[in-house]
Amino acid sequence: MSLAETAPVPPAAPPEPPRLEVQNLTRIFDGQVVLDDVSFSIPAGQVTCLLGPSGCGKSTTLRIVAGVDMQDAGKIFVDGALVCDTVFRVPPERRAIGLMFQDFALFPHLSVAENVAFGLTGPRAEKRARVEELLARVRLSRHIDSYPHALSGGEQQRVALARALAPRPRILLMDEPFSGLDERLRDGIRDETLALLKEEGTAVLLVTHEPHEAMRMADQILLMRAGKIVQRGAPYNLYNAPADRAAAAFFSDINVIKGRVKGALTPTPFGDFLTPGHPDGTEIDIVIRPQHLKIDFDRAGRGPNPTVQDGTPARGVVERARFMGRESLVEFRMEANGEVLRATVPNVFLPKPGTPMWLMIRRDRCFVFPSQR
Ligand SMILES: Nc1ncnc2c1ncn2[C@@H]1O[C@H](COP(=O)(O)OP(=O)(O)OP(=O)(O)O)[C@@H](O)[C@H]1O
Repeated sequence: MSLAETAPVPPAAPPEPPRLEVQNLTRIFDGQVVLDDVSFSIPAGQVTCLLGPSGCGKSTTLRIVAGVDMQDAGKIFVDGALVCDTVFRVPPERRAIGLMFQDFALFPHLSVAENVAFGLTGPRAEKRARVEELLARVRLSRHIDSYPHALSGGEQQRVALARALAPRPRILLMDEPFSGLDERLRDGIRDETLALLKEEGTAVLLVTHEPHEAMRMADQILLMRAGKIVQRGAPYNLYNAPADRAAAAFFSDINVIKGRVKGALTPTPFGDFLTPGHPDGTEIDIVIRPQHLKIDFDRAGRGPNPTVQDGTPARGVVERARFMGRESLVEFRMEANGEVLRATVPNVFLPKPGTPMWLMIRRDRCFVFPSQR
């Protein structure tokens, strides 16, 4: 008998519970349901963005997790341990949760070092070492004795981040943490912040209404609408497989080509689309982003040949063309139905209004949904 056959197999380590788990959270204000059965979890070291329009319930979710508001139903666990349901409640200061808000909320009468040390306990030397480590990490060592009013917005943001991370929270909650910053600084600060969050291994729940921010920061996006999570997943998946027309429109400009199902097909100016599973007469929205329209020239009334990838070309007339910096945006009025479609083209492409051109849509980049009114 070989050794391999007799050696005991070590028991598999039990799976680590998520850092944060939210189960079936519901919140009702004045008889109105503002959070409706919201569930999600965040593993250590991952950033989850709650993304959605104003009033959809993002901040309410954050406040309940922080412990400053209470749910009407649902449970919250940190590292597998219950921190609150509708009867039991660990107070906010004992949840090992850090907070960072839009206005940074630095204490104006405390120095940078005192701000960062604010939530720290333990021996003085240890506290000082942690403050120095974090300030070095956010490149603010030379401001250790400055006061917040002497710092720029970006520097204040970095102090706030250092302060929130100083006590090594299990979870960091961030509510629109970049919205107070100059637009030109934001991407750089987002990247620096993300690098530090990853180094610290904190689980992060970040609230934002900006899709660009969520795409840049998130491992997981929770797309919210009217108190519900309508879609969840990695940024790539949400962008490339939106759950519905509104989800597609949240991430970028879209074109909508309308049609009506007839025998499992939906005829459009760009040829027939396969739309099985919808009864005859169902109104269909074919959604396509402006960068996935192709443009070709008109040759005495003729356009390019149809292809499998791009379907049938349809003719339109240029209404307007604008240079946008990295790309040009061209608006066409389609001959077949008078609808306007927008196409983006890299670099400078500014055809004159009234020019007839042919459009094709990349079939593999179309999303087909039943019409939303
Ligand atoms: N304390 C409260 N009392 C009554 N209604 C509230 C309260 N807090 C929030 N609401 C309502 O709950 C809904 C969700 O609010 P919430 O602040 O969570 O939205 P949000 O998605 O964070 O929006 P924003 O991006 O504008 O901050 C809104 O309709 C809001 O008016």
